[in-house]
Amino acid sequence: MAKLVCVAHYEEKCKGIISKPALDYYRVGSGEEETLKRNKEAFKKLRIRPRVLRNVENIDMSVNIFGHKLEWPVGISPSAMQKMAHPEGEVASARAAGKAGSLFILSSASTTSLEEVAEKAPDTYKWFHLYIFKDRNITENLVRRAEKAGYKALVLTVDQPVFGLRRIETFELPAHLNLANFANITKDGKDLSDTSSGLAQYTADMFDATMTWKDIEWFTKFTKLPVILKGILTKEDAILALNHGCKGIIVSNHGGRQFDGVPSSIEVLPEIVDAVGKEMLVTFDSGVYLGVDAFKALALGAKMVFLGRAVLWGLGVDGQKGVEDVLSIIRNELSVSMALAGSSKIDEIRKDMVVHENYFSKL
Ligand SMILES: Cc1cc2nc3c(=O)[nH]c(=O)nc-3n(C[C@H](O)[C@H](O)[C@H](O)COP(=O)(O)O)c2cc1C
Ligand SMILES: CCCCCCC(=O)C(=O)O
Repeated sequence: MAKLVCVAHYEEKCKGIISKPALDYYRVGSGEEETLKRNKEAFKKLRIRPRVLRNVENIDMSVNIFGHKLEWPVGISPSAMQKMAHPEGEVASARAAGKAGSLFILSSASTTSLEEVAEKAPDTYKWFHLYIFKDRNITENLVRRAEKAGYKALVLTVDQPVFGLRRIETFELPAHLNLANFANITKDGKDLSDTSSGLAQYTADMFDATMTWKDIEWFTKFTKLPVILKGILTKEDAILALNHGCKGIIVSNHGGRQFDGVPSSIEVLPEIVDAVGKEMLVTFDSGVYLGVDAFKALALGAKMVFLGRAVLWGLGVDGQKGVEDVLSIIRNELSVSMALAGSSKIDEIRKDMVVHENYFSKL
């Protein structure tokens, strides 16, 4: 393949570079992968109604998130175990996000510790993601470490009380890698950085499937950092998140990796924005592989849009440089989309610029 000019080219190239187990783990969706496919298809069903003659010579994509100015509203979702894609793993992705004036969310299931990422990517605006573990001491310890290391918000994933059913061979991290945030932490004699029991078993052993909204209340009171719930797909739960002290949500179906059969994230975004968009930060992920996808999500009310696999493909192809390239491609695509739609600022991307294909079915 000659020049790589879109995320799909990075995915294709990545297939020949990273190991098959890593590729399978990164790519897979749950079950029949209907939701995984739907995430992309639903974007294709949306049409843009562009406006012309609006002076789009200078495109300003900057946004303000919790008082922090970002150059543009596209960031990186938490993805586990990035050293399987490249030896520099999460540090490479975090540095690339910083260089691009963007936001990086570190997965607690990372192959680099949260302290090392903070130290090696000090200028990047970073949030930390985690789960509520059965043993609350583990959660509390991670929160305090993230606060101390300078992460600016906590992303609590709530769509994974159990691990989604994914049809891949048993997955194992290569022997030289581990879940670095849990190095030297043991529970009942078990090394928590060791995933050799398999991810589904690890989740069953560690994650608290009894969690309810009461635990969210506990969690939001336990930290001064803003809490963002990741994995919200209904307006009812968005309202509950707001009423339980959360400052934001990520409308997400986990990239189709958890519950096959749920809608695409973009289908549910409008009802959620209508319900809580004025009161809390509504952000979005799942299925974003093009700048025009980000444009559509912004038009439908998301304040930030996050990339999952797109970044992993860039990381696998060329480490930090590969992630920088992927971000730069999406940024350029978003900028051109804005110009062609007649919006020179983010708040000029309006809801009536995006309609479902059925809008035109009267023809
Ligand atoms: C390899 C991989 C690992 C992931 N690890 C996590 C994780 O640790 N925590 C989490 O909340 N979501 C995780 N996700 C989900 C992403 O944060 C994100 O929701 C999803 O990838 C978005 O969909 P997309 O890949 O189509 O952009 C992971 C996704 C992938 C592909
Ligand atoms: C080792 C703990 C589980 C990591 C889960 C990562 C994830 O969310 C995924 O989709 O895979």
